[in-house]
Amino acid sequence: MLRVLSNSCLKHRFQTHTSKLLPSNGGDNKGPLLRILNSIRSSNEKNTSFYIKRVFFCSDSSDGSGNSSSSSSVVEVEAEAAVENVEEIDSKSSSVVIVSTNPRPEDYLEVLAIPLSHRPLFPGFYMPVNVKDPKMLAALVESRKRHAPYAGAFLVKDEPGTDPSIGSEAEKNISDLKGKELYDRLHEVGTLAQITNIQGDLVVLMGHRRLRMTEMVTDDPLTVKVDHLKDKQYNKDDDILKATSFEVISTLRDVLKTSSLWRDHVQTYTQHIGDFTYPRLADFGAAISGANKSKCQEVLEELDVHERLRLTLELVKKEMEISKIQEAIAKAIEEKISGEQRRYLLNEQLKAIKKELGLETDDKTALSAKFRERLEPKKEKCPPHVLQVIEEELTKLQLLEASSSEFNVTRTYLDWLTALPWGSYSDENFDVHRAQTILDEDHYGLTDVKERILEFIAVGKLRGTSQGKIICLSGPPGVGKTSIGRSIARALNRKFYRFSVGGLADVAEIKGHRRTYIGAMPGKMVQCLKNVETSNPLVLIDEIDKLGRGHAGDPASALLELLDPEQNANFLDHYLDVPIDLSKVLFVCTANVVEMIPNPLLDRMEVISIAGYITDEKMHIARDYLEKTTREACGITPEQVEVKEAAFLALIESYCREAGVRNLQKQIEKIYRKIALQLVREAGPDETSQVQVAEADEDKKSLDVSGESSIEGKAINAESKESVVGVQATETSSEAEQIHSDLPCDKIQVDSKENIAEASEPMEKAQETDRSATIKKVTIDESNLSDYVGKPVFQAERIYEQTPIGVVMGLAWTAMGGSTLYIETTHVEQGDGKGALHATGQLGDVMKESSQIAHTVARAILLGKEPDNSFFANSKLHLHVPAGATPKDGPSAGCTMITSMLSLAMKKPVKKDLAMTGEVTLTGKILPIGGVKEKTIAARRSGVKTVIFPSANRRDFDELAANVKEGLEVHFVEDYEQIFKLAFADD
Ligand SMILES: Nc1ncnc2c1ncn2[C@@H]1O[C@H](COP(=O)(O)OP(=O)(O)OP(=O)(O)O)[C@@H](O)[C@H]1O
Repeated sequence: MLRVLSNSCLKHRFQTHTSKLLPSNGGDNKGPLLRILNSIRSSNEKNTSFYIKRVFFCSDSSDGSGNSSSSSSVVEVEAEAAVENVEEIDSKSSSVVIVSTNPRPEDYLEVLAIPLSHRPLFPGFYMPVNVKDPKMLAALVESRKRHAPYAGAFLVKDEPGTDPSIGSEAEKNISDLKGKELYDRLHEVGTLAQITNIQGDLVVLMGHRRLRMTEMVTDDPLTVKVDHLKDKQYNKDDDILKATSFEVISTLRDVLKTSSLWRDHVQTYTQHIGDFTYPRLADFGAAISGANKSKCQEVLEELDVHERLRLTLELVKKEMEISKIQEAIAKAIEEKISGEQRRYLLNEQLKAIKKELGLETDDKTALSAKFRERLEPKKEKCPPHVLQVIEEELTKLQLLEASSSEFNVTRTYLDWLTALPWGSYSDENFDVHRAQTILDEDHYGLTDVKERILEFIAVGKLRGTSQGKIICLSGPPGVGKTSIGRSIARALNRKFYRFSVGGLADVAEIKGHRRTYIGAMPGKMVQCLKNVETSNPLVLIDEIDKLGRGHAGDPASALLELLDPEQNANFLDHYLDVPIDLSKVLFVCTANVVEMIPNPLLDRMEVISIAGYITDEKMHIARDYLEKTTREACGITPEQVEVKEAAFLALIESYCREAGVRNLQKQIEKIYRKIALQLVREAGPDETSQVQVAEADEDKKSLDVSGESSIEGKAINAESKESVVGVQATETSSEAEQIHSDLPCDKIQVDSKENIAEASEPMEKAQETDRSATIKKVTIDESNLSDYVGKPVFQAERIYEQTPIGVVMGLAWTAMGGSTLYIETTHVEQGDGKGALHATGQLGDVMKESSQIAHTVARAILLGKEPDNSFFANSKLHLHVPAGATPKDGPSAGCTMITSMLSLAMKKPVKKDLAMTGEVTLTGKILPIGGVKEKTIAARRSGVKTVIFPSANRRDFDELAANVKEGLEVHFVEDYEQIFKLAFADD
């Protein structure tokens, strides 16, 4: 079947062959199909792989329209075969070629069946197939050599029950299939494919026409008998067919707009739209769509052109949807990427601009420069170990990525390290006289505290330096512990920093968190130093007795390290991690109850107790300090108000009996607030609102009189309702108007509106004089005090003018200061051997025990005094301590209880205006008690004349200021006998 021809011969043959098969168009090679053919030929000469890359649409299927013209595919295939032959021959000899005398495709009725795993092959399309079966491959090579390069390509059916999406598995299974088994798995309808190229096991096929397998001929390699299928007849001019095809075309055009994937195919198609028939269009659409293999096979098997087009339309529409989604995804991603890129670009540009303008070097360098600048003035005094840490951290900062979290940690750490006042101290003032003046300026009394501070300053002056000390101010609320702390700082010229440790349970608050924690912060002391900017501040630790008990770590122990002068020279904060010197800090703590302070802490403190104020002291504080500050705070002048002594006294006695003066301060503020309101009310409305009111009034008036005044052009007499302002202006006439203003002090006539401004100055003066004349001074005395502060809250502490039988006044100490209390005893019933004691009044265990002791001692004493008196043996007693709602405890009422029981037993009341306190032993000895000052103050407040204290408390009493002790007859006793004599003396 081969003939050897010369080169020129081949050329001639090729041209003749193509021109014979092509529809005649003048032989000018201008027909679209020929143009493509030529382009392929020329490309092929350069590169044979062209066919694999570019899919060429050239179905040869003779269309069902009965068009008998030679199909382009035949032309193309033959031309291509010829070109290949040329190549083959060229490789051997440039002078000879082999010309094929092959049968036409439709002559192939027995073909090798190549299984296709992914998609069916559509006529006109190329498909590279990996042929794994060596026998099949050999047969294909052989048939190509024999110039019978056609085979059947059949899609493999999915194995029943397998997932069609697992392609590789399916492929593996197919290569194992042989003979009958393979035959059964192949779809009946396939494509006659031309073998265009074989490289290794890669066989490039080009689809030609539809086939149907009829029977198996040989099993290995699988050869089958086939029927060549023809499309059903159709009417080319059918409208529905046309419409469907146009829809397919327009959809393909849309796909082209959005997806570049199939642009080549669509372009090729649209360029040569005239050459394509409906069946080709259907095949083309189905082939380029991404539909799955079964859908594609459906199209391949469909011989009805109309139905095939419809199926294809479905597929391309789906393709369109997919490409839309693809476009949306691409757009979203692109937007995201471009946004980030834009930001990055702008940032970089900004940096570059700043650098160029010398505004800033890069971030890290700027930061380092900032820290170095901050450190520079302190460098001399900064300890070397701290300098070293700062240097290390600065180097680290340069190495870290600016966006990393560690960078931020290092930056914050450096911020703290460089912000601390390393080695900087405020100049202390050791002038004792100045300090005394400052302390007296701020607080009345408190001589103990002031004396202690002055001693401290004196020592500092002699030594030339003051050492950190811990002073603990203890006392009831509102006695001025916190405010004296502030005064001490002022007197010493130290910076003041206050923090409260009430309820503090977290050690980290004092010692800081470790830097490894997120949001770590240094402790209170480091915060204090940063805040005050000196290393020797006065730190007031408030409410140290209310320190919480931590779950992890004990805050008291942490405070110990902070306060202990031995340890705090090298205080180590967890966050800072470098020792800091706190030895120059002066610590002042405040507490209400010293007993509540943890012992190791208390041990290191110098406790100064502030007992509370007596009426006299409160009077001074109220008049000279509280009233003054409150008056200033309310913006009231001394001329406007007078608070009489009697009012203060009533306030202190009936409203504010507690030890401190905070409540007194509140009451004085209340009075002044009320006075302020009263003054403002009396002064009347302010000028702006007066003018507004006046204008409103005038508008109203002018409306009333406008008719008359405009006609007659007469002056309007306007009399101000408000005597203070009394100026009214009207605009009712075009003529000059006269305004008459009536003022109580001065009569001002204004001729025109402009004159109003000029007149306002003397008016203001007049108002001022008027105000001071009209506002009379507010005086507060005992009689009108309740108008300002309400009804008195305290009833007299004294229930009895003269205590009856069985009742004795005792003295008690509370956190709020001292107070007097009564102990009452009465007998419930009498009878032989009925002697017993029942105690009430919310007594604590100690007080209950104390009452039992008192019962025993009283019985013993009575036995000594009146041996025949069997009162205690035969009486059931009830002892009560009012007020019943207040819990009470402690042993100091022991002697009072005995006296009360003896009074009942002997049916004799105790001496008038007597109060006593003291713990009693079973043998009748009197033991010392606490709170002497508070109890003395309480006794005086209750109008007691005689007080009995244990003799062990004499020292405490002697230390009291003379004004506290004034007017009291005090007895110090060691034994109950002495009390007995004092209480039941027959004077
Ligand atoms: N001796 C005093 N002279 C003048 N003012 C005083 C005196 N004592 C207390 N004050 C005033 O009383 C008010 C309350 O005092 P401060 O707050 O210091 O009480 P505190 O003892 O710290 O109370 P707490 O225990 O409740 O904290 C302050 O305004 C203070 O100025």
